Amino acid sequence: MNLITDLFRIGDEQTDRVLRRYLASTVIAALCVAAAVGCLIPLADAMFSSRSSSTILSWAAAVAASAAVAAVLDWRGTLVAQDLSGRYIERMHALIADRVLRLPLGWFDTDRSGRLGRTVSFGVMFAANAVETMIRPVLQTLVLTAAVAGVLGVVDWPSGLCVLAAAAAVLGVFVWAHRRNHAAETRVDAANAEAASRVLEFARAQAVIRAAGPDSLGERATRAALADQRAAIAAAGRGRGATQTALSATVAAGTALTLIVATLRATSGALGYGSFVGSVAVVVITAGVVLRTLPFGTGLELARATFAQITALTATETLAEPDVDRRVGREAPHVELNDVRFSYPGGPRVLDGVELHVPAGTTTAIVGPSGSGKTTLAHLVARFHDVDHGAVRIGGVDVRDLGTDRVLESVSMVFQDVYLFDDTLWTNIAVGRPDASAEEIRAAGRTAGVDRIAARLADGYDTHVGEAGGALSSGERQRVSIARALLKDAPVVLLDEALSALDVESAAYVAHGIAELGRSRTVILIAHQPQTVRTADQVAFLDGGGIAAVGRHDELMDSSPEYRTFWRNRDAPGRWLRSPTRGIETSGSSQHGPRPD
Ligand SMILES: Nc1ncnc2c1ncn2[C@@H]1O[C@H](COP(=O)(O)OP(=O)(O)OP(=O)(O)O)[C@@H](O)[C@H]1O
Repeated sequence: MNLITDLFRIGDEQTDRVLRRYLASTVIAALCVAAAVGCLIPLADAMFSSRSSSTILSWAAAVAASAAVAAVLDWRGTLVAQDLSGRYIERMHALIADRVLRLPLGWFDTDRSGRLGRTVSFGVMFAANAVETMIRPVLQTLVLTAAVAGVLGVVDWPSGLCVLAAAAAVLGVFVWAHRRNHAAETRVDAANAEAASRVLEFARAQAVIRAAGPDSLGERATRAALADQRAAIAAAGRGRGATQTALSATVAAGTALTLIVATLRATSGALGYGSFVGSVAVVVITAGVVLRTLPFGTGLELARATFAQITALTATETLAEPDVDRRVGREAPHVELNDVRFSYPGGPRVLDGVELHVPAGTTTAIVGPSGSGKTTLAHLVARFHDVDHGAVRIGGVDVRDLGTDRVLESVSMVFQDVYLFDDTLWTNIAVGRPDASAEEIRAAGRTAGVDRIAARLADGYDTHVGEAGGALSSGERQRVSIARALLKDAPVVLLDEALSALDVESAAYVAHGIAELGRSRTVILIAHQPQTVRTADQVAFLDGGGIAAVGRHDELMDSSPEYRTFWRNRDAPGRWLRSPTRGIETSGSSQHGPRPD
């Protein structure tokens, strides 16, 4: 009954008390059932040996009374179980939420977030329901079997011994079945997770998938994941079927053995006919109960898997938070990375000795090949992770001494994967600073061009943006995210600029918003566009795990062959031409279109 240990581990004091009472009443109810079943033996004995009708009636009354008490306890147990299920759901959600709020932001990749979603929704409900739907029948079956073995042992010890031996054999097969099925169930879990991610991706990437035509890579990957899920479920089903058959056969063999022994004892005169008939009834009833309970074994394992996931989550290391409260202040601070080394768990070193000084109130563009670690560097400034070596400092204070909350307070982030809540445009800007006035929200919206989006929509700022902002274009989502950052007004801004992917209007507003954010703030900008790079106070060229060159764009174009080659290779198709004196120039008219007023 490891599940009960799990329940005690996650429960609080009050829940533990209710659980103890519930288990005690479940055992008493099971003993009452056992008494009702056990009384069948003396009842049958009294009837066969023609005892007085009052003796027969008193045994019949004992059977009825025990059954009645069991029924009442059972009914009360159902109510308590429902209460307990509710408590465990609340408790598990609280444990998960508490941990999620303290996990490093870098922990939340798509896969982990997907698993977490399934644990919180399906897993928690299933595990909590197990208290009522599984623990009770399993516990009652165990108690009933033990009690029946005891009663039969008193009536006829060889028959009692047979019941004990059968119970031990069933338990043995049960343990074997669990071990045998465990790997298959783990595979089903992994296949379910993969299929869920693929289907989600399939739904989100419909435009790309349809454009790619039938049998595209996206479609094939989804089909393969679903096929793998079907295969895993079928294999696990076959395994369960085999072990279930083995378990049922063991119960049948144990029942048959007990009945044969009881029959031999009756024919030899060691067991009276009345007791024999009663014993047969008791054994057959108990075997039926055991057979009905066997399928719960798989359910108990699934419930335990959820507890294991919660335990693993609560054991996940969080970032150490400081005891002393230190703040950055409202003035734009300087940001430094000193000899920073960093690798993702189990991965190669991404940053290896990064030295960077971003002066207060200036904009530094981080430029580098794909995968060179630009996003990672920005994430380290926001303390998504802690560095393996060296230090990241904001305003001269190590981000580890500031603590995650203070760091996030002093940093605004505008990354490409903008997340919008399924709420109104207005609320999505307001989350930047919940105490902002309506005028401040309106002003931020105006600067980032969200007012133009609102003007196009039927409900204006009150329009719902859909799940994850799905009702808006990616450019519009970025504009909302910039309005959010403008409203938050944090002294440090981390930006991932991706203008090339935006429509003309959004690109203009995003560029304008970026310029506004750069006013009197310290900005670290992951830059992809030459025109943005040229406006930065300094450019840091990240390559080979370190800062290969720092300076203004034009200087670097002259002094750093690597930097020059980087831009040449990147813009090889001829979108950008290098003028002999000015470095990179656009080959045609500005792709930014109208500049917002
Ligand atoms: N969460 C993660 N877990 C493991 N490895 C990661 C994770 N995020 C990034 N990486 C790896 O770290 C390296 C740097 O990635 P990063 O996203 O920081 O580069 P980047 O320069 O921003 O790339 P891009 O310009 O393509 O966005 C890559 O090799 C990437 O695969």
